[in-house]
Amino acid sequence: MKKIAILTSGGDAPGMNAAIRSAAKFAFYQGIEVFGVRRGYKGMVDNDIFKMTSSDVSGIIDRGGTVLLSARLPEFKDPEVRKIAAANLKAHEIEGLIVIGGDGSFHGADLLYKEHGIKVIGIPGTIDNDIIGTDFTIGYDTTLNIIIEAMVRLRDTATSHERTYLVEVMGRDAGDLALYASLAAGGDGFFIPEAKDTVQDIADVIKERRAMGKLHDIILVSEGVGSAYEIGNELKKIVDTELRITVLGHIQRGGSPSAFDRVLATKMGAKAVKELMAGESGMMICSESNKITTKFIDYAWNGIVDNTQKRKDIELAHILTK
Ligand SMILES: Nc1ncnc2c1ncn2[C@@H]1O[C@H](COP(=O)(O)OP(=O)(O)O)[C@@H](O)[C@H]1O
Ligand SMILES: O=P(O)(O)OC[C@H]1O[C@](O)(COP(=O)(O)O)[C@@H](O)[C@@H]1O
Ligand SMILES: [Mg+2]
Repeated sequence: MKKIAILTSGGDAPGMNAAIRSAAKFAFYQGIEVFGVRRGYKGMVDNDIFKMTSSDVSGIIDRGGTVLLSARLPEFKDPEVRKIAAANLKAHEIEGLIVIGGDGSFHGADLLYKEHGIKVIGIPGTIDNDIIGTDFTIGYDTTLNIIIEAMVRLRDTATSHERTYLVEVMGRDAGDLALYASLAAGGDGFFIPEAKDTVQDIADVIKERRAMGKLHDIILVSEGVGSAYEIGNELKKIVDTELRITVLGHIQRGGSPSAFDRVLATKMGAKAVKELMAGESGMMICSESNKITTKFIDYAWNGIVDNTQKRKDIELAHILTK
């Protein structure tokens, strides 16, 4: 393997730069040429591919976002578009591709491998932590910490004014951010896709808390269950509490990555290069029980979902909200 390329795709995630840096530096060390593809699959199609040097990855380990830029290109679902992208990569004589992104990006990578024989390795980079097969995705821990910090700030004003705050957090269809922020910062209730709490259930929790003399609440709403504004309107009809809504939005995706994400990204970046050097393809890098492992990339969406621990954590979080 003499030439490889790296791209970042889908929603950016803190720690993507640490993964790019590690993969590039490890490849340079092995005498491999490294190319950067700008804006994910869009840059592959537009032939926005450049040779990287060590200065491209210097001073980026602590930077959020992605220096390679990211994009969403729905047209990549079209085989003809993928054909153009594959031809551009081959014109540069690039033999291996590292795709840092989420489940959507992995679908694209899988198809590049199956249709065009491009050797691809996926690195899970998304704040959502929604990739089956890996305990953690790059960016999730940093975002969790951002949410926790926001909750701490909101609690000050919530207690001062004796209010209920509904805090809407990201996660597309996965409730991990809301659930574990609730566990980590003492949330008083949560709406997540994996648990079927109704507005009435949360209203009951608020009433129980008032009966116990607790005069404020911080309730997490995972975007996957709907808008905090709509839920707030329903809640107001059945419980007498002063309500405020906070949508954290893209603030959750920015900022310097946590130590955890930097270390995870650094280990995964180097492992991806090792896999390409070993001739592997169509694989994703995983973190399982503190070990860096690999799985077939389609495990990300076809794999066995083991929610045993999450169910226990939901049960515990319910107990602790009271
Ligand atoms: N089924 C698919 N086939 C081919 N490419 C896909 C597919 N799904 C997603 N992609 C590509 O991956 C990009 C990122 O996917 P998206 O789901 O938005 O983010 P993420 O990779 O973070 O989950 C899409 O914009 C598209 O270019
Ligand atoms: O950046 P956009 O286009 O507003 O998308 C928001 C979505 O991206 C995310 O932040 C990250 O999702 P992906 O990693 O799948 O791209 C989701 O939590 C959220 O639903
Ligand atoms: Mg995704």
